[in-house]
Amino acid sequence: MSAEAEAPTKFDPNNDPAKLAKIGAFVTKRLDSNPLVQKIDVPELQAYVYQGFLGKRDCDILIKKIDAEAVPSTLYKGTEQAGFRTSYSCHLNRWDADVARIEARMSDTLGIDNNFAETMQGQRYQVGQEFKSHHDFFHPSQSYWEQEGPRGGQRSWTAMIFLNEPEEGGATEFPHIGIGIRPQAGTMLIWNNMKPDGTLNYKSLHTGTPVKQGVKHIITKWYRQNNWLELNTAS
Ligand SMILES: O=C(O)CCC(=O)C(=O)O
Ligand SMILES: [Fe+2]
Repeated sequence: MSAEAEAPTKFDPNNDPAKLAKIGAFVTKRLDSNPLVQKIDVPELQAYVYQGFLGKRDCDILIKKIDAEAVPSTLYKGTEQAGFRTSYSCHLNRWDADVARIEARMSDTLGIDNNFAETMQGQRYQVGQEFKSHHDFFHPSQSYWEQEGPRGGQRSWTAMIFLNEPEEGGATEFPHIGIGIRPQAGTMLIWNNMKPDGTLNYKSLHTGTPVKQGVKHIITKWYRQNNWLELNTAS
């Protein structure tokens, strides 16, 4: 879908550029001031790499949980396409002590309240498995938006951690930007799915390229515009 075709015709409080721009500015300022975080210096995307964010022990704890619980990955209703996301994945319980501790550190690094994040996902890619090019932001023109919009609003930032290193393949690539990040155990990759003005950044398109040898485990955390937990907890 082209950006023009998706240009909003009326204000949608669940996809609020002013709010998304404020989140973007705050997070970039926080990451820019952290000497442990490396900015990927490209004009089209706000993206950062934090090498060695997780130690081996924590990577192994998460890999174990993913292997115990992963089932074939899914896509949003109406966007399913065979062969598009062939990994296995699972939700990671935010009340588990290890998960909670790791999530708290991730959210503190970005400076976003952890309750704005969806349930974190763990993913495993075996040889030949991949996640084809996609945007993490929600396309408000898609039918799933009617349901997802009120449940936390637009996705702002993504934080992803590589838990191990496949011998070959499995890089995360941003084809519009011409960059690829090779899996390195413990490295956190962070990017803004919005442009600095808070509108959808189509150049954030990215790909989990096929693993050619070995196995790739990652965790992915998607932050929303609003307090996700509050809006998704039955009262
Ligand atoms: O596996 C990757 O490198 C990308 C994963 C991804 O794009 C996602 O989980 O949204
Ligand atoms: Fe993604």
